Amino acid sequence: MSVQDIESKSYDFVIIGGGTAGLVLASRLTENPDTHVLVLEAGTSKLDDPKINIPALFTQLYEDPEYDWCFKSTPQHALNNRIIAQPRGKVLGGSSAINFLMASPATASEFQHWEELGNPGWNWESMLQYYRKSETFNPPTAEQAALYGTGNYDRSLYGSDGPVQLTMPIGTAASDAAWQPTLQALGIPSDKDPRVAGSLGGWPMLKYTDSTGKRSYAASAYYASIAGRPNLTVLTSAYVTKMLLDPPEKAGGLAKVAGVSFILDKVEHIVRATKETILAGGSYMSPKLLELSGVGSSSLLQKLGIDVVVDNAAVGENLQDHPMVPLIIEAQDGVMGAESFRQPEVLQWALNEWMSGRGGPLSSGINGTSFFSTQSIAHHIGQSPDFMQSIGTNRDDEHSPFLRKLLSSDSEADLQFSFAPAGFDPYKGGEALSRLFTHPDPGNYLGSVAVLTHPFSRGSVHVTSSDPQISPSIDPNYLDHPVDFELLVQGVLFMQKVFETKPLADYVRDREDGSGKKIQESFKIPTRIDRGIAEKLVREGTIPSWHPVGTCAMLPREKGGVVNPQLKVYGVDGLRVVDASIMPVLLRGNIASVVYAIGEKAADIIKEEYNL
Ligand SMILES: Cc1cc2nc3c(=O)[nH]c(=O)nc-3n(C[C@H](O)[C@H](O)[C@H](O)COP(=O)(O)OP(=O)(O)OC[C@H]3O[C@@H](n4cnc5c(N)ncnc54)[C@H](O)[C@@H]3O)c2cc1C
Repeated sequence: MSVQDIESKSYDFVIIGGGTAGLVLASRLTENPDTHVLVLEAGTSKLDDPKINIPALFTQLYEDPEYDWCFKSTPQHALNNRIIAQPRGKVLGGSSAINFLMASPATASEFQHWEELGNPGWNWESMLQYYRKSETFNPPTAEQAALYGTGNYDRSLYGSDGPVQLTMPIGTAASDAAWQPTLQALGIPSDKDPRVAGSLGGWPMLKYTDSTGKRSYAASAYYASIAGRPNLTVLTSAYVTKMLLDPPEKAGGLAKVAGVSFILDKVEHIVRATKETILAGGSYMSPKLLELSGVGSSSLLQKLGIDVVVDNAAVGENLQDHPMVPLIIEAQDGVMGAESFRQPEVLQWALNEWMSGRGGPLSSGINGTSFFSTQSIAHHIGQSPDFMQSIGTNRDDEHSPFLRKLLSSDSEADLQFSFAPAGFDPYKGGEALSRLFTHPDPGNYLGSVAVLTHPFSRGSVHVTSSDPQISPSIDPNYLDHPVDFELLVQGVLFMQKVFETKPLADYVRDREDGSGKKIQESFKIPTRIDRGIAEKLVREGTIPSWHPVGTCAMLPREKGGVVNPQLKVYGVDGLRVVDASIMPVLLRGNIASVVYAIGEKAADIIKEEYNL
């Protein structure tokens, strides 16, 4: 179909962004053959691309404009003014096509909090139903269970016939079986499923792969099998520049979407939705497109010469991400971590394993294997009155009671740790993510990251020009709040303790024999970490998990909301936002599953409203 045909045709729904949430919606809304949907996606379709499909090749996707929007943050004051790479997927499937494939979950109590913030229906019971609808949990094989244990995953909490595949990693490193007993030796139980409220412990990390080790993402899971539906049109390489909004005075009450403008092959086109336009551009581009269309802070828009249609200063605010600090340690010979695959013969063997459908080490990300653990660390350090007093000094709004509750509880996680037989170089990975995974020294490494699950700090993303081609200004404001900084310092000290505990300690190269020097040189730290060094490492080595949320928050308007619980944009008729940006408060874990569930729930909300 030509773009002229598309322009002249009528669509019930126009979805801006064929990413993680956008494709869920496209798939579910077109289940009704009478519903016509157009998806406008700036990237291209790469369903057969091995760099996307073979999980361990994901490191080649960053800083390449074929796959990545290649955004950068502003200098981050609490991270020694470092500028941090902000990759976002620019292909059909969006960021689910370029993410790290890890699927550690959020818990029931966190979703409950969304409802308490003024969002009826956004609770655990409802989200669990949509998690299950979106996913298939592939139970561990005997080989996987022997390596990691079964992790007490409770099958009743997971889907069995949804499009997105969840599979345990397939490990090869000699140290793989050591994670679970090491955590147990530290008194960390794993007797509950990680989705259960208050679950602390250690579990083998589920991955977004099918049972043959192929990446499972929005395009392969939700789009590939329905691409031929006559009522679905997906236009790739279509760069949306703004929504055309009729102002309230013209539209009679609320502003109204009159069309969507996009550029294809350097020519501008306009399409119209008869029912609704749905913005699914992700946490950076959805607020950007709202602002370019005149929905945002009037003072910012006026400064940039953009006509104000709806004055809402909350657009682009409330940005949250999961900051994390990596720690690596040199492993004994023969551990066979990710660095082994730099040897051509090892890589060839691993490629053969993958091509033959046996999975193998390339099928679980460069990490090969991984394990995660959630901890309540603040409970212990909360004994210091100074520290407790600092909590809430600059966060006295609707969210802080919940966050404070988490910090004072010993049954909710404030930190999450991921472990893998791989080296990282956070000093380079901050500037360019592709360099995070290329530790300069050959060798074998064991790596861990401490991830802050519920940051207090809030940042923002805003347009700096009325020109749609200019990237937004992204200021995540990482570790602005002292609690965030303190928790990560404690996380570094805890990771060191894990590496010193048996049986994992048996795989760590003796640090007294001089070979640990390599780490000392590249990380500019002595091999023994005290509090001062941990603080330095947090400032110099913290990177995000690339989980930005919250910039079009689902909250009551007077509490900083951009969308209501039906995900409709305040002040505009016929416009919703459906993507990660609507999350009011960040949850623990890796958030792609939450985005799939948001897409599923939004599809049902829309179907019900229009009786589809
Ligand atoms: C490097 C990285 C690692 C991650 N690791 C993990 C992980 O291991 N596990 C996990 O669960 N999550 C992970 N995530 C996060 C997760 O993948 C995202 O939160 C989720 O995919 C976001 O979904 P979304 O629908 O909000 O946005 P996206 O999936 O990013 O979709 C937005 C879509 O809109 C398109 N778009 C934007 N602007 C325009 C425009 N103007 N015109 C047309 N199209 C436009 C984009 O090209 C994109 O396709 C990671 C993310 C990144 C970037």
